[in-house]
Amino acid sequence: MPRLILLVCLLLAACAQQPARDDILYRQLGGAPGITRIVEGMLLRVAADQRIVEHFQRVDIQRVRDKLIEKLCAEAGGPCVYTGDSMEESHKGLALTPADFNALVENLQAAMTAEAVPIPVQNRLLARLAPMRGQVIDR
Ligand code: HEM
Repeated sequence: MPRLILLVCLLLAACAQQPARDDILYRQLGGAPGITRIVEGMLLRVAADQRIVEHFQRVDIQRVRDKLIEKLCAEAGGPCVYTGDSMEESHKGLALTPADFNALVENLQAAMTAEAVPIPVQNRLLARLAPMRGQVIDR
């Protein structure tokens, strides 16, 4: 019996980590063209955001753009495979704070608003990103 309970727990944990199985959110975000515009809009806002722009000064911004599009597409249930580094690996050494995280989210929200993405849809994407917070910031 304890073995069965362990198995059920392991299965539940595995399911919790699976990406979305439907592509509703992906389509609500405008598919690949919509997500591309959202990521580019977010990065343009980051470039003008004195709170966090410093982190992005010496990075390959084209790569970050491409990998972010893949990541958001995959998290939203789109037909993309994320080929970038893990969240831990890509943010290691950046010493990101909760305030940095909030600033990036604000820029993402502004980019989505500019693309006329309804607030409930915005919140659905943010909810998919929230579990990565602990992998990205240095606590
Ligand atoms: C859930 C939130 C976040 C997600 C999903 C995310 C996603 C990504 C992805 C996909 C990459 C590219 C990985 C690769 O090159 O293979 C990346 C890199 C990067 N991210 Fe994030 N990120 C998040 C939060 C943040 C925050 C809050 C900041 C700073 C304010 C940040 C700053 C950076 C920087 C500077 C890089 C480039 C690192 C390098 O190339 O050395 N990220 N991120």
